[in-house]
Amino acid sequence: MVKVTVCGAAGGIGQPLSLLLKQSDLITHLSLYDIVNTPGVAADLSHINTKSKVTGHVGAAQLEEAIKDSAIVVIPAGVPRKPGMTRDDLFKINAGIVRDLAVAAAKFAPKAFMCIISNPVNSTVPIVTEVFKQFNVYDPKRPVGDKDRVRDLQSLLLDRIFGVTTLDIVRASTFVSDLIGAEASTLRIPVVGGHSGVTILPLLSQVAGTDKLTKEQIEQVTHRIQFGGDEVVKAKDGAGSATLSMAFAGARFALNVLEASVKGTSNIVECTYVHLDADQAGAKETKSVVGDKVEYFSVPVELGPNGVQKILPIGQINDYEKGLFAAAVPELTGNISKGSAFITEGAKL
Ligand SMILES: NC(=O)C1=CN([C@@H]2O[C@H](COP(=O)(O)OP(=O)(O)OC[C@H]3O[C@@H](n4cnc5c(N)ncnc54)[C@H](O)[C@@H]3O)[C@@H](O)[C@H]2O)C=CC1
Ligand SMILES: O=C([O-])CC(=O)C(=O)O
Repeated sequence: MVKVTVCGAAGGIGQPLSLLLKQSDLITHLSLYDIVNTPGVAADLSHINTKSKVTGHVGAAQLEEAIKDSAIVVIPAGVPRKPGMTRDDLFKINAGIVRDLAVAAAKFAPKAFMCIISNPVNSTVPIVTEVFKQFNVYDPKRPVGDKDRVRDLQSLLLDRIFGVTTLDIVRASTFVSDLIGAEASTLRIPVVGGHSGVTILPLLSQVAGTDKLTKEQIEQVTHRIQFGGDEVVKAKDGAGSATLSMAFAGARFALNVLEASVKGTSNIVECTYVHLDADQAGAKETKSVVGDKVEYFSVPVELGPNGVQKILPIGQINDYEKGLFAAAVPELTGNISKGSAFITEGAKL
């Protein structure tokens, strides 16, 4: 059985994301959780003649049943931005929502891969991590990819909690392909760092063809990738933020996690916002650039049966990108501490 739970499934992202997941043969049970409207969304999706069974669960009393024994929990629950707001402005409401969903996952789906979409991702991922640590939910019977490596309990807890930054990568390939005349769907651009404004770090110097671009073009497209979310918030004019492109990106990420874990397909690499596990060479290399205080960062990750198989090096960056990194670190470290402190200094769970 491969059960996938979408929390926030009746929302702007949740509905199209669930539709895209319903198309996958890798999923046998698609469980839709929200505080409203999931019976209707589930009834609708359940008429589609693909493999998975669909169930709808509404309200906290049905959360256990919704989440129990899931292989993956995808969380696009919470409020989106309106014009003039930053992602950090969403913390007040979304931090508590994500905490409660993480508590349920820690209790009822302790082996699940957690894909966190709710903003501010820079802070919500540390929230989920701290909740999991408090519940000490590592299952020692779960196999460890590399048996020769001695890894501490904490690392094992962290290698299945992912901040979904795939939309930044999707945007980067769309925007840059227009400029260099490449095929967008196959153009892979590493985007590292966090998921808000200046913390979003596209590594354009690593992409063939970008050497033809002028300094101004690089600066403009970098800015557009960093603030692509604002473009949608402005265009929607009070009616929310990116939902359809996020559903596309979220489905791509969740299905890649399944492809690597359920099917065992190797060499799947995605940039995703994870804990920089001290045991991983790629994490050490990243920390050597951004400093030890940065505990979470979006990095290229090779996915495997246990989630993060390997953190890959971020690779060479040029002087312009070094400047972007320096500008990202203060905001990112602030967002990370705020998320972690919400649990470590918050009320007992
Ligand atoms: N990581 C990323 O790249 C992106 C993240 N986002 C974020 O995703 C989140 C959702 O955005 P939208 O779908 O547009 O918002 P939305 O308002 O359309 O949907 C959110 C859903 O969450 C539900 N919800 C609220 N409290 C809940 C709870 N305690 N448990 C379960 N469900 C709950 C709501 O009922 C609603 O159906 C926002 O925080 C947004 O900022 C949006 C775009 C991209
Ligand atoms: O901009 C927002 O608030 C939603 C988001 O994270 C994005 O579109 O990248």
